[in-house]
Parts: sequence; C-alpha cells; structure tokens
Amino acid sequence: MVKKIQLALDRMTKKECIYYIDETKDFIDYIEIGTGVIKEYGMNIVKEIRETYPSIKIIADMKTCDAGKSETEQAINSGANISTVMGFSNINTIKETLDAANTLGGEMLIDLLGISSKEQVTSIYDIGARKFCMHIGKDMQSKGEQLFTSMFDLVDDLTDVTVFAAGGINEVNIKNLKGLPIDTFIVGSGIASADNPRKAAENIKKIVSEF
Ligand SMILES: O=C(CO)[C@H](O)[C@H](O)COP(=O)(O)O
Repeated sequence: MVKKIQLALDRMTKKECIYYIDETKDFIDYIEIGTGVIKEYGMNIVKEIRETYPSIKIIADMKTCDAGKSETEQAINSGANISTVMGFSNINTIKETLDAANTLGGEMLIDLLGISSKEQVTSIYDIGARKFCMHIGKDMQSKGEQLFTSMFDLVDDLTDVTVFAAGGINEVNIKNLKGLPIDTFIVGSGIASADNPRKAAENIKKIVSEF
C-alpha cells in the first residue's frame, strides 16, 4: 500500500500555516491543524483552511480527552475529515467521539501518546476504532525519546487498522522507520524547521515511496 505523508502544522501563525501548505501540497496527503494552532485561532482556522483547500484531507488535532461528542462535532462541522481523541480518555469519550464522527461522515484517529497497554488498545479497537497514532510527544522528544520498533506491538494483531506515526520524524531519521507497519507518517518540525520545507517534503515523499 502507498505510504502517506501528513503535514503537521504546530506552533505557527495562520500565515505560516498557509505558507507551509502551499510549499508542500504537491507531496503531502493530509494537513494536520495542530492543537496549539486550534487553541490560538479556534475552529475558524479549520473552516478557513477547508475553504482555501476544498479537496485536501484535513485532520483537526483536537486531542479530545472529554466531551467527545461536542468536540468532534466542532471539528467535523468545521470541515475536518478526521478528529483526534486521546487513547487514555475514558472509553465512553472514545465511543462518543466515534459515534459523532460516524454520524457526520468523518473519522476518528486515536492518539496513543503515553499508552503502553495492549489491553487498553484492544478495548478501544473493540468499540470500533480503526485508526491509531503511535506518538512520541514534544516533551518526550526533548528528553531524547523517539519512535521505537516494539511500540508497534500495540497494534500488531489488530486487523483492518490504519497506523499513523508521529514524533520528530524528519528526512534523515525516517529511514529508520522502514519496515514498520506505518501507513501515514506525520511530519511537523521535520518540514517546518527545514532550510527548504518544499524540498524536505519532496524528499520524505520519495523516501517513503521506496519503503
Ligand atoms: O501532535 C503533535 C504534537 O503533540 C505533532 O503534530 C506531532 O508530534 C508531529 O510533530 P513533530 O514532527 O514536530 O514531532
């Protein structure tokens, strides 16, 4: 299956979001509007990006951990295709999120940040979740943590799932992820902090096309 690239827009202005989308749109499959960007601009940023780019897939990184129904409705009604929910949330929050996304024709992505229990992931799968994100957060990255092979054991016996991976991926270290069961590579600072963001996105697309 063709590997996908998700551009994560984090800690930047609206103008910068548009700049990075325009620079990279030939090479990316999804735009992720980061949690901090949504906190800064509210749901209007999702609406505006949807209006400007009517056909691109948008992930609203809501990082919902409670009030699953209303937050997911906010995201999907603003034009997002996918809304995120934290895997450590109460199972009812995840269920409410899934139901709201399904009702509105959207999808739910489970962020597995901080989760190491296979049992917990299986219980989320059992209520119908099919998209999971393996995630090393910014504050973990700053302590030297990075994506590692055995974390994918959490999803290895689940059928029909789509696996996303996030956490400090760039055009150099992405080669270390070859062979892992990743469908979509989420790249934020690896593109936004590159000297040439367009070239970085192009390189990353080329590298994963050879995986
Ligand atoms: O969800 C996020 C932070 O919580 C980021 O979008 C994700 O980690 C990708 O960014 P980076 O490539 O800079 O790590």
